[in-house]
Amino acid sequence: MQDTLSKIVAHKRTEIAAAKARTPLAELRARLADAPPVRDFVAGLKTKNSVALIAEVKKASPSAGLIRADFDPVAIARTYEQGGANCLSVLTDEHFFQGHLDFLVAIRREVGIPVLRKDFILDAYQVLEARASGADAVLLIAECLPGQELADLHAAILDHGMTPLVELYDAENLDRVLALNPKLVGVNNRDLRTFVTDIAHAVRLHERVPSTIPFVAESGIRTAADVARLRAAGIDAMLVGESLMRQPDLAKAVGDLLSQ
Ligand SMILES: O=P(O)(O)OC[C@@H](O)[C@@H](O)c1c[nH]c2ccccc12
Repeated sequence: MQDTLSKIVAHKRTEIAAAKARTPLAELRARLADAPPVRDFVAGLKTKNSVALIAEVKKASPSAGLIRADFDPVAIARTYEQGGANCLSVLTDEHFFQGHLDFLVAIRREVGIPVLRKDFILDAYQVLEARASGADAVLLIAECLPGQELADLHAAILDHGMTPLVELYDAENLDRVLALNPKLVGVNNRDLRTFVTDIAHAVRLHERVPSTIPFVAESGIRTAADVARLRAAGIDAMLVGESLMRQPDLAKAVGDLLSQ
């Protein structure tokens, strides 16, 4: 049976082809001039909070289904910012996560903190889309980008002045990721093939990442006790979506998580 990640990637390739047909590259390039200037995502992580928070705007996911029915992306983003989040992550995948690039555009306009485009990036066209939509950072998933593709997209993101967040799950991808001399590394606690999350996964791999590289623990982080564990391990930042989005009182949820 085909695993979820390969299914998402296959679907994404059809979406990219459709987007290119709808908005030719030259047209997309022309839109770059109107994009807001890039904010420094890594600098955003260095202020406040013992473990910096990248708060994720996420309506649904393949593992959880619908997470939050009452979903106003801009209101959620504002609440995250007011609650003390360092940076935001916005899901832009429509088919599997019920996200949208328009959410990114609207949020980036309405908040003062840096914003990451969270999607399955396979093509430099999507990097341009991200910048044209106001993204300050772009996620790259090592498991989706074999061989030279990872390095090429990493360079494309840097060329546009944005920060690549290079994510891996498989330990075997670590050397390939570190060879990029990355500005920001993330370890996903969720195996995108099985959906199982385990915070110990990021804690273990963190030990193999030089302390000069800011490190983000991603997924499955729910409680202040989880945050204390990350802090004790010396982890710089966390990416949290589902556990926040499930709380009716978002401002309180952010405060509770950051009370550590
Ligand atoms: O909702 P969670 O378990 O707090 O996880 C957030 C984030 O880490 C997760 O959405 C994520 C991490 N890497 C991804 C890659 C694609 C889609 C989603 C993700």
